This record gives sequence, C-alpha cells and structure tokens, in this order.
Amino acid sequence: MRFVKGHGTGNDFVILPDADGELDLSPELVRALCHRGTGIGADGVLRVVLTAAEPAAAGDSAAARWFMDYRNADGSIAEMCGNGIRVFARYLVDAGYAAPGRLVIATRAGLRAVEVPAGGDVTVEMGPPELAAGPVPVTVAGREFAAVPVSMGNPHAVCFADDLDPAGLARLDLRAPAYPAAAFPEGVNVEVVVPAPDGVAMRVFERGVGETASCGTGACAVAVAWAARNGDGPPAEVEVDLPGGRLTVGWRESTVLLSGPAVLVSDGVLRPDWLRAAGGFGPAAPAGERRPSVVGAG
Ligand SMILES: N[C@@H](CCC[C@H](N)C(=O)O)C(=O)O
Repeated sequence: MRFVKGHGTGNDFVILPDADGELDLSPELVRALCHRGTGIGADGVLRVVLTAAEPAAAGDSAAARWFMDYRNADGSIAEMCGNGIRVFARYLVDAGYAAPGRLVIATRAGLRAVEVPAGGDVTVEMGPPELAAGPVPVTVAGREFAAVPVSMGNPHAVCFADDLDPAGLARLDLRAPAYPAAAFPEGVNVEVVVPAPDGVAMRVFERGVGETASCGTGACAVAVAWAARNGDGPPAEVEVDLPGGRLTVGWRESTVLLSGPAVLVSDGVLRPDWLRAAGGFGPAAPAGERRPSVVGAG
C-alpha cells in the first residue's frame, strides 16, 4: 500500500490514494498511521477517492471528480480541512490526476474550488463563513476569553488576547482548552490570536488532534472574526502567522480565500507486517453501514 506525506505550513498529512474506494479506513488505523512514534506521524489522513466511488459524495460526481476524505489524528472525521485540501489538490496535480489550474474538490462541507499552479502556493475558495451568535466563554491557560464562534464548514472558537504580543502568545499553555459543550456539541477548534506587525499571529488547539503548527480553516475563522470586530468590512487580505508559517486570507465577495504553501515531502510503502499489526484495511463497508460522517473529539 503506497502513501505520500505532505504538509501545509507544518500541518501534516498522510495521503492515501484510493481512487476506487476500496479502503475501509478505521479510526484505529488512522491513529496508527498518525502516531509520531510508531507510525508515519501526521495531524491527519487524506484519503483520495473518486466521488463516483464514495457514498459520502453522492450527488457531487458531476461537479467534482475527487472527494477528500479527511480524518483527524484521533480517528475522528471532520467536515473540512483548509490546509488538507490545498495539499490534496497539490497531490492530484503532482500525480497527474488533474491539470494545473482550477479544480473543484468535493468535501463533507460541500464543493470547494482550488487554484493549483504548476508550482508554488495553492489557493482555495473556502466558501462563505458563518458567524454564530456569541460570544462563548472559552478558557485557555486558566484565562477566560469571550470567544467568537465561526464556522468554516467546521467549528471554531476565536479568542482575542489583545494584551499579548507574539512572544507572549508563544508562551501560552494551550493544552486542554475548556468550553461549554452545549455551545459546541460536536467539539470545537480553539484559536488564540494576538496583533502582529503584518496582521495577526495565532496558535490553535485542533479538535481531534491537539495543538498543531497550522490550521487553514482556523486562519480563515480568525481573519473573519478579526474583520468583523474591526467593523469596517473585510480588508483586502489578512496575513496570519502561525508557528508553522504564514497563511494569507482574502475575500472574493462573500467567499473567503486561503493561500499558502502545500508541499509533498515523500512517497512510501506501508509494510505489510506493520499494516497487519495496525488492524489493516478492511473491505469498504456498504453505504448504509458507514461510520457517522462527522465525529466530535469527545
Ligand atoms: N488542520 C485543518 C483542520 C482539520 C479539522 C479540525 N481538526 C476539525 O476537527 O474540525 C485545517 O487546516 O483547516
């Protein structure tokens, strides 16, 4: 079984080519693949499957040839991944499954158009954001924030720490943020944001993963909450600095655009013995018996 490893600003993924939808990706196998000591190591898994072969993408095959099946490192399923879809698109072009240019990819959050040049940064149209009613109290490092709830297809809670600078942000203990379960019944990704010379700097505690070096949907949620707070309409662009690098968030009418590097690192082969010990890929379950399409971190 072949895999490719890739990342977007340090948010890293195991890419599994599965055009015909033959792999049953159990949560146990996802956890084993993502384990940084005993597996390949990643924040998540991207299964690359034709929409025509994927029951979760039923109805999208006329508009999009490929479906991004994204899984968090803990084995849970999320609706959307902004860095993941950029890496996914880079893989499609690199593997010869798509020509450079604009391509549309199906996700659990709906169709997303991606602009993939032959080389360089990849931009995705992330769709319109949803600012939910708030604020919601979220506690990070013993401090309560009035968090702004934003959906980018997946849920985010944006916490502004205006009194900190990027160095203060780097010192914050981001483990175990707490939030009212009723406000985020499916769990939530928590971002802490500070002002930075070119825009904003952020760190993120991802649902289903823990702290990651970068989060594309998180960067969009932060830029949306930041623009809403400033109150004078979306700026042309916001530069978002993350521990793993810089992402740029822009707007085209009501659509949020996310740009940044998407890098393929290595190709590999899963050893049969390792795969067997990790539980292996079962045959894909019939459509009606598939696991729930979205699982919160719990
Ligand atoms: N890193 C991703 C987001 C992945 C999903 C997230 N952990 C969730 O459960 O919603 C990104 O780049 O957007």
